[in-house]
Amino acid sequence: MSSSRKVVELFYDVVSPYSWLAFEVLCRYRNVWNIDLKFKPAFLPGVIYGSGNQPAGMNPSKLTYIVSDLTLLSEYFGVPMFRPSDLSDKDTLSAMRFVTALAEKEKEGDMLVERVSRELWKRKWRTHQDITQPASLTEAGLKAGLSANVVKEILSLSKSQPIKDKLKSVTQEALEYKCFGFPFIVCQVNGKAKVFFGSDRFELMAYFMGEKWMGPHPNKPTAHM
Ligand SMILES: N[C@@H](CCC(=O)N[C@@H](CS)C(=O)NCC(=O)O)C(=O)O
Repeated sequence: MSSSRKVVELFYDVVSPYSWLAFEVLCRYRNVWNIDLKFKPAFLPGVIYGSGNQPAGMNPSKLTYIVSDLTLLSEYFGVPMFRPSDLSDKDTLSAMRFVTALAEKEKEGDMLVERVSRELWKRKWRTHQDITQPASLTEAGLKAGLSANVVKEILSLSKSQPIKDKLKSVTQEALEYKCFGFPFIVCQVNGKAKVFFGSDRFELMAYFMGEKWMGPHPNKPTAHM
């Protein structure tokens, strides 16, 4: 393991199952690669349309591929997920504002963003529960270990203009890196930056950082999964 300072930023939206895979793998490698892992909650439609891209699911052949790809990847990475029967429910705006509000409140070591994002992914991609309504976000927050008072405060903050603007500005930040989809990962090592798209670039990312890719489970599978 090298001792250089490595900052890894993960731009994601909980609508994106590939982002969930990247998120869990980066959490597992955080101490192995000794990276300063920064979560960047953003809004996928903002980067898709803002970059002139199109949602991959709009192409029927791509959609068939994605469904089969995710089934195998979920097994490979040890992140159980199942395709929701209704893929049209893609509105994660309130959920991502909620996570953005948490990110603004978070103090170092809190892991609030990490825990709540995981709960939202679980609801969307494992148990197929709603993530659009305040009651659903409350449930996710409580399950992630937030107190009822904190959840209430975060919910109200998430509707404020500064938080709406913050989500927009992080999405814009991704677009400035020429992002066109998620997960989008920015690695910085000793002042050199490189961007990666996808949860399938870890080997290359490790090479760039002078680290080793040891497969999806560098330690044993994590208890919270
Ligand atoms: N090959 C990538 C695919 C990632 C992917 O398809 N991400 C979707 C969101 S879940 C996306 O942003 N797609 C835009 C595109 O493919 O242009 C991976 O394995 O992670």
